[in-house]
Amino acid sequence: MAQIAFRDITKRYPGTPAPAVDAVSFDVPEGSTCVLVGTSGSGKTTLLRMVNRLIEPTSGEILVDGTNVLRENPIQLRRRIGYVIQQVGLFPHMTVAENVRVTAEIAGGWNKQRLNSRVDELLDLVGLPPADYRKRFPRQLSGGQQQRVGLARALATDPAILLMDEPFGALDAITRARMQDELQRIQRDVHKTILFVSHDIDEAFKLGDQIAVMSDGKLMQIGSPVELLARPANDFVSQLVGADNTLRQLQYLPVTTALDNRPEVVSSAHWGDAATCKSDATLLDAMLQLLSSDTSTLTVFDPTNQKQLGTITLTSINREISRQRSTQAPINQPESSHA
Ligand SMILES: Nc1ncnc2c1ncn2[C@@H]1O[C@H](COP(=O)(O)OP(=O)(O)OP(=O)(O)O)[C@@H](O)[C@H]1O
Repeated sequence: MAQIAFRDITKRYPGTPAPAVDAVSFDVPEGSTCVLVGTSGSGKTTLLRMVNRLIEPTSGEILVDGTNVLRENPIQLRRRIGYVIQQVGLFPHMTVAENVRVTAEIAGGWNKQRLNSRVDELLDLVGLPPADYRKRFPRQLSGGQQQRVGLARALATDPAILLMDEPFGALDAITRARMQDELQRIQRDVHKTILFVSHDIDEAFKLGDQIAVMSDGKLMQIGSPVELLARPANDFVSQLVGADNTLRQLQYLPVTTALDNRPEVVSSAHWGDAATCKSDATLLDAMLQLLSSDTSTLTVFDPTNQKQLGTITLTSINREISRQRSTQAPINQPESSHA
């Protein structure tokens, strides 16, 4: 496990008027996923590639578990940091197993038999049954399958950190959603610290514990999806994350934002009869439950202590969505936004 900390990190490419990354500071807690989003050219890839020193910073520090990466040997550093990009870059003349194995070998310390079983474990982990896939060549795989091999390869040295630069950007929407699900499943097992660049806000919302919004090299805001939706720092963030997007609000805001705080309405003595909803449900979960049942009110309860928190209705959901909209600043069109 590892934590990544950016401290006033700046990158100025020679001959360019403005820094590509401008005094950026934030932390990625260990075992969490942070997704970098922003307009094209806002410095996301530059920031990511400074972590494994494919790009050297002009000033500032990047700390991995408290150690400045500039003090580390770049080759050793890259063994501890997995790197997945859109162009998977598999060796075309090597089989799937050989492609994964070359990286596993770098980690060292394993005999041939252990290496083979390690390759099989990794292929299983990324959803490619080894019996079917280990002998195939990259040209015999779909784009999504190649991306899975890329992920297996990045995990082969068991790095604490994964850097992922638009890894699913070239995949069709269905394969992309499937790969996101797979990454979530894998992350539940392996708990890597992941820094992920994406152009896709839905992907960022799905995968990110935190989302970092960049514009012109600067960090505009970092926060959880709900924080960005409910309290965007400025118009740019608001527009980029779609803070006025009703479906997204329903999908991510918790039911507790729209409670009618009247625990007396349903006394706990009648809990057995009342339709209930857990406090970690989203507004969308509650709305679907209300629409598909013949009740007009759900009692929201905290599953950890079984305490009743209040009630939720279609009216209270509607009121919260309207309130969110009215508290957001009017949205200006940033010039280069394409997200
Ligand atoms: N090697 C380089 N030399 C000079 N300028 C560069 C170099 N690499 C990137 N830049 C500039 O730095 C800025 C940030 O680029 P970067 O690739 O980090 O942005 P990005 O947010 O990842 O963009 P995209 O989303 O389009 O991939 C851009 O203005 C880009 O033109």
